[in-house]
Amino acid sequence: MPSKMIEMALPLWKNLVQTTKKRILQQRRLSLYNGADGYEEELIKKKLQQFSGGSINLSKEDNGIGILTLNNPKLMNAFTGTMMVELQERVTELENWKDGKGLIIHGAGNTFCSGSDLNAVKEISNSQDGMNMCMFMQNTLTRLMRLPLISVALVQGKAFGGGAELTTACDFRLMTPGSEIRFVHKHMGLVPGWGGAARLVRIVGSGAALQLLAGAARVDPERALSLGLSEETLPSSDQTRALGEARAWLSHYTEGPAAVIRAVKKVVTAGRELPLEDALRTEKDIFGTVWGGPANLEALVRRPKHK
Ligand SMILES: CC[C@@H](C(=O)O)C(=O)SCCNC(=O)CCNC(=O)[C@H](O)C(C)(C)COP(=O)(O)OP(=O)(O)OC[C@H]1O[C@@H](n2cnc3c(N)ncnc32)[C@H](O)[C@@H]1OP(=O)(O)O
Repeated sequence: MPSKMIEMALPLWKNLVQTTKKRILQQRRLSLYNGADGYEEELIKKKLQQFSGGSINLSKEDNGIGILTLNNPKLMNAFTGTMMVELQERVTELENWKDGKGLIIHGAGNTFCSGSDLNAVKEISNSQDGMNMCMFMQNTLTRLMRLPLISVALVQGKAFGGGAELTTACDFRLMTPGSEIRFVHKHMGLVPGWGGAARLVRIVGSGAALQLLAGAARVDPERALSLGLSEETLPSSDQTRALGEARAWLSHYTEGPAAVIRAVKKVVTAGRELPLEDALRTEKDIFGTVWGGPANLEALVRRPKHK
């Protein structure tokens, strides 16, 4: 390659290496487990790739709302191995979507998700694979929960097992008439392993969580509302209409500049996860990103009355 071209390409190459390094570091920071925990990511990814079927699809809309579709309707949207890997890839994509403000997770075929694909689970029922799969999914769902996007699980049909766990990694749950959330793990001789128990306790309290897990209880929209597990029961059970209603519900919270909405989610994430002093410091840093920013300056000129 002529030296002039090398001279031109070098900064671009350095920039790419730096961006990739930054991205990997960010993913590690947002994840829970790494090699020090005995977690073998490449090993479990290779294993999961052997159990294929279905897909996880993401569409990013101009209004800053992403729609993540669990797509394996033949198996009630059960998670095959490749879907677990694809979920991780989609979360990475969302981490890099700087214009994003909200996210709706729903299932294809008018049902949410029936958990792990039991055909795959049978093949990885040994302890090493089980622990690696558990850490893989906890890392992915923790990163999902920490996205600077306001997230909603739109529960149509059934959210069972790992599907019920996934709903708890969202900020909010909306249910359609006739739908059901059910932590069936006890009947599978299991407890949640994707972080669903820890998150459920924080959403509904330890007593209610114990009842739902120990009773493998059916949670219909009415009970979910009274427990605070669901925000609202949508009027429609039709797939397309329900998605429209979920979009409208979410848009009340995502209206406004992305920088501000994302900052709101970040301060709440800090408050939810960190000890008070650390949360306060984080809040100060995030405040600094919006103070004197375009939305703030424009509001100072406009001087709105909040009647
Ligand atoms: C760590 C594991 C744990 C976790 O991740 O936390 C889990 O998630 S374990 C999985 C927990 N889920 C289940 O045990 C669900 C089992 N399935 C059912 O209870 C029922 O299928 C249903 C979800 C209540 C739906 O019932 P119904 O509406 O009557 O439909 P079908 O039963 O006919 O289902 C259609 C089709 O889908 C297959 N299916 C459903 N769920 C799974 C699944 N999780 N894995 C694999 N396959 C699943 C079901 O077997 C049917 O297929 P066919 O038998 O070929 O018709």
